[in-house]
Amino acid sequence: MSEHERIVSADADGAEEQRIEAALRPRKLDDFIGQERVREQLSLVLQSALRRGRTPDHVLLSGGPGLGKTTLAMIIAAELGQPLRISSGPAIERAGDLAAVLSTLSEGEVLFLDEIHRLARPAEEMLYMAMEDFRVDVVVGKGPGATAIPLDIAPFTLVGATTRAGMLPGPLRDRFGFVAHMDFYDPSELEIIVRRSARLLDVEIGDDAAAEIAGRSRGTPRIANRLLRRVRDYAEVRGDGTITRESARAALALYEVDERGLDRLDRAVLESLMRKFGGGPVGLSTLAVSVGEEPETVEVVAEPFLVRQGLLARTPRGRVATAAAWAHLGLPQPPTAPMAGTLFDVDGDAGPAGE
Ligand SMILES: Nc1ncnc2c1ncn2[C@@H]1O[C@H](COP(=O)(O)OP(=O)(O)OP(=O)(O)O)[C@@H](O)[C@H]1O
Repeated sequence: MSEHERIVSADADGAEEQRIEAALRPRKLDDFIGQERVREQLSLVLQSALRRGRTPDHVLLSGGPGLGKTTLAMIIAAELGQPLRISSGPAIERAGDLAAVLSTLSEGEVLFLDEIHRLARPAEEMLYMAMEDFRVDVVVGKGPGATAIPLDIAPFTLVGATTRAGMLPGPLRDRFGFVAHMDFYDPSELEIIVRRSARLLDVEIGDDAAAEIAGRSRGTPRIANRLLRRVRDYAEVRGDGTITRESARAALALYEVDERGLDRLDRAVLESLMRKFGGGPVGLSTLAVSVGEEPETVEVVAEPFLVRQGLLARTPRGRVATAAAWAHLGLPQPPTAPMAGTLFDVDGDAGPAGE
């Protein structure tokens, strides 16, 4: 199963979703919900830069997909009253590609580089100098006759985004004056986001219905907005278009997203772990076979959220269902649960302990 087929995937699901997301993006820092600390710190950085009439420090935004990094980059440009250029690590294949972008930036422009951890090495090295001295070395010619011509570029602000802060080389990380870590959102914050999005989509929604959607959104605004759209469809087709708690519940049951935001795959993994292996420990491959999935799908797609929710533990001896998992699925936890799956742990590939 591809991550993109899942309604609870945090990744953007194609061009149509991106178009709708664009319409739902807050445009000012004051309209950006949650991430209180990041917002306050960023506000100071931007205001002080505006006062001094200088470009602010380069900004690094780190955090999982769908938490608002692109939105924040757009807000930074808007608050500075500057244009925004958008590119990404994978789109810049050679240093020359980056030089072409950098040399055409206007003074003060904001450059957003998404997935900056995937920048090719030569481009990354060019970026060091550009960030520090607003200069690049453009190499002209090939072989022994090649010469590097230094080129001044206009002072700009780099906003880098990464879902993998740990993969960023130290020298690159150090060149960002401001590093913001974006966390998962609280249900109360997601509820405000759902209500705001409903307003923009011109749908009526009760507060309890907004809370119902927020609670199942896995801490991620992108998922909240997606669930809202599916619930809206349901309310339009099966009701009078108003989203009530009942219609939200019925729609989300239809899409197999449960009260905690688990989908069919998440539940299948937990159920198998408990029903077939007595709660574990059981090896990843054995568990994957039992739900008819590849081990990688179970490990990458289902497990991180289950671990984050405290429903599944990765131990050196295998995967284990926690007491919370037994309670969530409403199954009685056998007294010997933690050890019960040992017999089945034949492939011995417990995988990493922890996330
Ligand atoms: N704090 C927020 N308040 C309101 N809406 C938000 C917030 N954060 C994100 N969103 C909404 O969630 C959607 C996804 O946000 P965005 O594209 O900024 O995420 P991202 O972190 O850049 O994701 P990716 O890593 O996949 O690029 C957008 O439609 C945006 O409107």
